[in-house]
Amino acid sequence: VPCGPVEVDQAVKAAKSAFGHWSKMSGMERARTMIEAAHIIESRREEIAEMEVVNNGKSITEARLDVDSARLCIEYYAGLASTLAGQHVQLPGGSFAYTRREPLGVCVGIGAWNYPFQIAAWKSAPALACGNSMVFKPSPVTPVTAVMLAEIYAKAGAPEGLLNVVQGGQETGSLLCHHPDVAKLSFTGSVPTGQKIMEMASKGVKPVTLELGGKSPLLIFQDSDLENAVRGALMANFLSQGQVCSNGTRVFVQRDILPEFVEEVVKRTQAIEIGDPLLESTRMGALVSRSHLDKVLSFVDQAKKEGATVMCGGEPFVPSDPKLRGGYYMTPCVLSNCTDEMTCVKEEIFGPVMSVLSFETEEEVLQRANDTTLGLAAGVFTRDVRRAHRVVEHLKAGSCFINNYNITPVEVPFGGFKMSGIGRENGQVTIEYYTQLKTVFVEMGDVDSLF
Ligand SMILES: NC(=O)c1ccc[n+]([C@@H]2O[C@H](COP(=O)([O-])OP(=O)(O)OC[C@H]3O[C@@H](n4cnc5c(N)ncnc54)[C@H](O)[C@@H]3O)[C@@H](O)[C@H]2O)c1
Ligand SMILES: C[N+](C)(C)CCCC=O
Repeated sequence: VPCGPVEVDQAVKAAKSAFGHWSKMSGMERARTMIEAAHIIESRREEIAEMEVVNNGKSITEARLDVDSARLCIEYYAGLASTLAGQHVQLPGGSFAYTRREPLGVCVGIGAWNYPFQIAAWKSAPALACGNSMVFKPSPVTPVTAVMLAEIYAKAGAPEGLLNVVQGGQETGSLLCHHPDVAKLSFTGSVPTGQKIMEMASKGVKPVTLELGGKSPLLIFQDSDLENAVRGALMANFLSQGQVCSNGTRVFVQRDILPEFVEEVVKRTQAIEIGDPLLESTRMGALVSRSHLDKVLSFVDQAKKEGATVMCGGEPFVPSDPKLRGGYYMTPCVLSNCTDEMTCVKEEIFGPVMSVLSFETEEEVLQRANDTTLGLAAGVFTRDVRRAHRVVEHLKAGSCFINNYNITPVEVPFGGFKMSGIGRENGQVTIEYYTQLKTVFVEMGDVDSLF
């Protein structure tokens, strides 16, 4: 049963009460609790990762990395908690002003289903480090591991209700967004839902962080190290069964190396081991739901109708193990002969489907790469250092990769340009999205009144 108005109100009240204690603690004190939470995550790594596999369907190898990213994020913001500081500004006559960086209050986090534990950590860690509390709503498709994170903070000594989890879908989310005691909304999910979140936030003039979808380009120039370019293209398309916001699904390859690139990428894609996500050898688990699998497969059908060539994959996959029959598996797909107008090139598929396009010049590929309303990520492979930086300067995307793809160290900001979002997660800058600045003027002389 999804949480309704009563439960949402209880959760916000508990978070408000926790905020009263937590926001008065020093950064060092908050950091101690957060570091303890990180230790607990480390000691329960395997258990959380296994639960994430059950929650989401991704391979255990990837689930472990997600747990590590969550822990590192909490450690990183614990480190920053004691560094929050303002500025001192000298004014005439000995007067001065100073600024204080203050927490916002009760923040709401709403998560997508593709990185359930990691998203809960990427949102709660900076929020808590800054002295806020949080009510978090995971996707109803993956409700489990965010609860584990809340339990871990509690076990680490956080005040009761500091991170509260409520369960439910759209209605529950909307109740949270409209709640008058909520100070900020941090959302990860699709563009249409992000637009609704922003609309709801506008009613209370609440700040938003929006981490939305993408249709990111990956540019592979003929002077690339081909082995690394192929590895990069696989990383850009097939993590988490292709259900990754930042995926570089429009792979532009310079004409001269196209045949060689496609041959190698197809060979490696066909070698990806699909099946039981709990097995060490598995590299691709199950998609998140039957309806999502059907949607991804229908994109492949549409691509065929529009003239793309299926070089491999794009079919339902039935594992030999009888207990896995009925799982939502598919073979990872490489589409070639794609053109810019095709649906597979224009829309976020959110599944293991790579679209390969050919290009001739740098100017041409930049224009085509930027021809989208989205701008989450982009990548370039080249050995020419000047080209790499020139291209990145012109790419309209919030997270750009040179000679790699889809790495997200928690020390660096992550987020989108254009309709891919507002604000950033990770890195030092995120402190600004979870605090407000107070300016204090201090008069040391007499009031110089005009009246
Ligand atoms: N930029 C990023 O960091 C990032 C990360 C992961 C996923 N995503 C994006 O998320 C999408 C896939 O995730 P999804 O299908 O869970 O997205 P979604 O937008 O359908 O749902 C996301 C969350 O919003 C909630 N929600 C839905 N309607 C709501 C409403 N009216 N009010 C409040 N909450 C509401 C859902 O219950 C869920 O918790 C993809 O587009 C992907 O690119 C972005
Ligand atoms: C795949 N990464 C690198 C973990 C990025 C996750 C961010 C959103 O889906």
